[in-house]
Formats: sequence, C-alpha cells, structure tokens
Amino acid sequence: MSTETTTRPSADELTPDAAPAVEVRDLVKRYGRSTTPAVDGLSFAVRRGEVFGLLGPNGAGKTTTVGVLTTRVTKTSGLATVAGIDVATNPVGARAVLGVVPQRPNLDRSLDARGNLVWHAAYHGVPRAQRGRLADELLERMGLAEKAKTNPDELSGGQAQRLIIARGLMHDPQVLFLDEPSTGLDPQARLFVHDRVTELAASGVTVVLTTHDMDEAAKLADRVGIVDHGKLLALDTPSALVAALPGEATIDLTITGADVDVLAGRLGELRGVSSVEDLSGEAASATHLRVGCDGEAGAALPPVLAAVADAGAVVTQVELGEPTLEDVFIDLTGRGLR
Ligand SMILES: Nc1ncnc2c1ncn2[C@@H]1O[C@H](COP(=O)(O)OP(=O)(O)OP(=O)(O)O)[C@@H](O)[C@H]1O
Repeated sequence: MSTETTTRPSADELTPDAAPAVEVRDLVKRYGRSTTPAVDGLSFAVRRGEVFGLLGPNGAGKTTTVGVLTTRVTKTSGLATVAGIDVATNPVGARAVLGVVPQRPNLDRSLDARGNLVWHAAYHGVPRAQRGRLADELLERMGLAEKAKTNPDELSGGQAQRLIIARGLMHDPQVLFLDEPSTGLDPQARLFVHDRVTELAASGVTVVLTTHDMDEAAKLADRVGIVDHGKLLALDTPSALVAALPGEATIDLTITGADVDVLAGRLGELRGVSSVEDLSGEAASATHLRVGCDGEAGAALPPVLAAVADAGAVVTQVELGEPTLEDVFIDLTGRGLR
C-alpha cells in the first residue's frame, strides 16, 4: 500500500518570504463547553499583497478566525500562520508582522490621539527617533492632523476608527487585519477608508478584512472566502463567485399595447434570452415581462427592445437585474436571521 505524499510544502516548512501572507489549515476553535465549534475545520490561504475578504453571517466565525490569527484567541486545533510564522508557537513574532483594526474601538483614553500611536510604536519596538515622525505621517494620511492632541473620547466614531487604522500601521505590518472597518462610518469616511485600503494593498501590505457589506467586499477584495457555521463555503474572486451563481441576469419590462403571447414567443427566440415570464397581475393595466438572459442583461437589451418595438408595443419601464455578491451570499448562507 502506498503512503500518501504531498508535493506542496506546508507553511511551517517554507521560508517566511515564500509562505502565504496568511494560512489557516483545518483550524478549529471551540469556546469553553460549547458543543458546536465557532470555527470548524477552516482552511484557506491569502496571497501576499492581496486584499482578502472574509464574509459570513453573524456568528459565522469570522472574528474568531481573525482572533486566532492575531493571537487574541487560542485555537483548539489546526494551524494558523501569518507571513509564515505560526501564531500559536510564536505569538510575539506574529504580532511583529501583523496589524489589527478590531471591531470594537480599544483606544487608550489616558493618551491623546498622537500618544496612542507613539505608545503603540514603542510597544512594538519602533526606534524612539522614528515614532513621532511616523505618528505625524499617519495622522496626516488618515485626515487626523488636526486631532493629534485630542483625547479619543472626543473623537467621532469615524475619526476613532481612522485613528485605530493608523495605530495598526505604526509598526509597518506585512499583514493588516480589519474587522468590519466601515461599520458605523458615514459615506465620506467609508470612501476614505476604502481608498486607504486600496493604497495599502498597492504598497504591498496584505489586507484581510471581514465585512457584512457586500458592496465593500466586491469593490475592495481581490478574493473573498464565504464562511458559515465555522466552515468555508466558497472562495474565489467576487466576479467568479457571481458568474458561478445558479440564476441569471434579468430584464424586467413594463409595456403597453402588445399581444403578450406573440411578443413573449418572439422574445423567447432571441439569442441570449433563456426565459420569458409574464408577471402581470390580473388587474394590471400594463404588461410586466421578466426576460431571463444567458449572459449580461446589458448585452441582451438592444435585441429585446427592438423586438418589443417590432411588435408595436411601447416600453414604459425597464429594469436590469444583475446578480451580485449579495445574491451569492444569500444563496450560500440562506435568508434566516442569526
Ligand atoms: N468569547 C466567546 N465565548 C464563547 N462563545 C463565543 C465567544 N466569541 C464568540 N463566540 C461564539 O462563536 C461563534 C462565532 O462568533 P464570531 O464572533 O467569531 O462570529 P462572526 O462571524 O465574527 O460574527 P459577527 O458577524 O456577528 O461579528 C458564535 O456562535 C459566538 O456566539
């Protein structure tokens, strides 16, 4: 009987430079006497320089996974590495290469904004001569230069969040973990944080973010992993996940003046059209047709509109329905509230 061999070296055998930015393998976390594990055999790897989104409903195990990776939570079993460093056997080494922006603000209220940054740098062994300069640079980058001497209690939620991101960057981490970075932010602050994330990734920092915001994930993440009940359900680029979704793009048409059966028949024969449904209510004065498309709704739209015009009908409303990452999320994790 042959023994099974693996050709791929494990992260702990790789030199730190060649290892993935983050790897979890068969990770399990069981809290206390809980019968169901919060993380249940999770495996995934994040490439260097990637923005990786970890998505999942409430209680899916995202924060726990990030907690293990950032050395705040002790794993039950499995492997978790950051930049090739095993976080369980070398937590100090791991903390030197990672930055954390936690879900709940945890600024030191006995220090002002700049003091929080400088103290964090000192904790991480950044030379004294560099701390002040770095703090000023990051306050500037995060739009907080005016708030250097402000106590965290007097910052708005969005300003505090930006300060926490600055703090996470003070020791020049290779991997930055952002747990729901834009929850509670106004649209400007959210955009600002998004721009900083994109900038960080461009400068070579790997970013792992958890979010409930599907638009944020689709916009920022190179790849996303969808987890539920502590298990990985899917992992791919947002566009590949959407493309693999069973379901289709749709064109909803509201029209008047057509023989619906004839029109539906003609539409059904068009290339790119996979289905035609009559959704008109019995008492409706206009006809509502839903046209299912093989590819993108935008590509099927011109021939559909031409066929409607040929049938002598008038279109009063058109709506394109493209599947989104949110549809993928709901498809995989269901509609039930946790
Ligand atoms: N300190 C803890 N002690 C016991 N159980 C915990 C603890 N922290 C989390 N859990 C449980 O572990 C499971 C996963 O929680 P976790 O916070 O990792 O989920 P999440 O995906 O981050 O959720 P959310 O999106 O709501 O932040 C949940 O069932 C939660 O109740």
